[in-house]
Amino acid sequence: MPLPKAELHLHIEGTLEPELAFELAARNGVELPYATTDALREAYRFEDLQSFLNLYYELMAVLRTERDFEDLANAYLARAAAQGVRHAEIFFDPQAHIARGVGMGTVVEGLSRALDRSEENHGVSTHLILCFLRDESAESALATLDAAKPYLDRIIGVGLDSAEVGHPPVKFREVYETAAALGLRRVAHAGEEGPPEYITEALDILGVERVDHGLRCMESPDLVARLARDRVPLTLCPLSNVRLRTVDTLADHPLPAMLEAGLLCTVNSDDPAYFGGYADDNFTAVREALGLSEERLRELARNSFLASFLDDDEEKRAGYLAEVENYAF
Ligand SMILES: Nc1ncnc2[nH]cnc12
Ligand SMILES: [Zn+2]
Repeated sequence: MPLPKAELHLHIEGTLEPELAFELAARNGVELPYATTDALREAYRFEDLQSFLNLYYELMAVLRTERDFEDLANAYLARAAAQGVRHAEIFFDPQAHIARGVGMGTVVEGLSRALDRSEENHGVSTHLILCFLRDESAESALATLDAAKPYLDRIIGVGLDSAEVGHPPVKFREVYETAAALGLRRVAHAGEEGPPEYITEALDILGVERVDHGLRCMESPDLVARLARDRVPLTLCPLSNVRLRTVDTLADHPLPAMLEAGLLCTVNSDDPAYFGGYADDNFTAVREALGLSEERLRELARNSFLASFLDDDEEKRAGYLAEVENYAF
């Protein structure tokens, strides 16, 4: 049994495996520009974040109905459960679907069909986080939040993703203020490809409680000291960083230095269908490449539950934390 953990940085659209993409394409009469699943996998060689995003958005064309989103989420939850994930806070990108004529209701209702039965079917508790695409306008983000209003009982918070450089957090000040007023939790991708200043902005202007990636904080000792002092969780995604060339190799990943600096790090899978591994695959990869001790791995698992939005059920969090402490490697 793998180490119990929470997954806090997971784009549901990034769990679309080639086999399911072809199945959904056939079901929906969508033509994919790849002959086979192997030919599609061949395309998974990325130069940077943008080259990945191009394929990520292209493949979403196969997701059309509630059932598609339900099947996608169920496939992820089954894999996550097998990897020791006990709780998942799942991102989705509604603007990428709305732009294709697939409404907010289809996406949220479809995902909810799987999520509502996830504890019973997979033993995984879940939360849903709506992400705004930062390379779209602030007005589009506001309209998206407005479209989500009928579904806010299913959505715990908002996030910010897609192409980072040139789209600083400040662009989304108003939508984050509106989200906060609606009682939504706030996270944002920052410091993946963008500079450390974007992390500071996400904290100071958007009021985020967690930083997704946050890797480039290591370029600013003052920022590292602040993040460590304030126990701001960072949702790191090591295999993603290698595939998107944010780090050269896993052995160069700053995770050990980040832990040494007292940062509240978590390990997550980002877009596992594209980056070569789910949650425990990331744990295994960093253990092997970086020689992390069992106690460091336990710390990462503990951090994942501490950083989760399980404040609505402290009993559940305590149960998961006990599983981590009692885990025998
Ligand atoms: N790693 C990532 N960074 C930014 N946007 C994303 N959307 C899906 N994965 C992403
Ligand atoms: Zn991400």
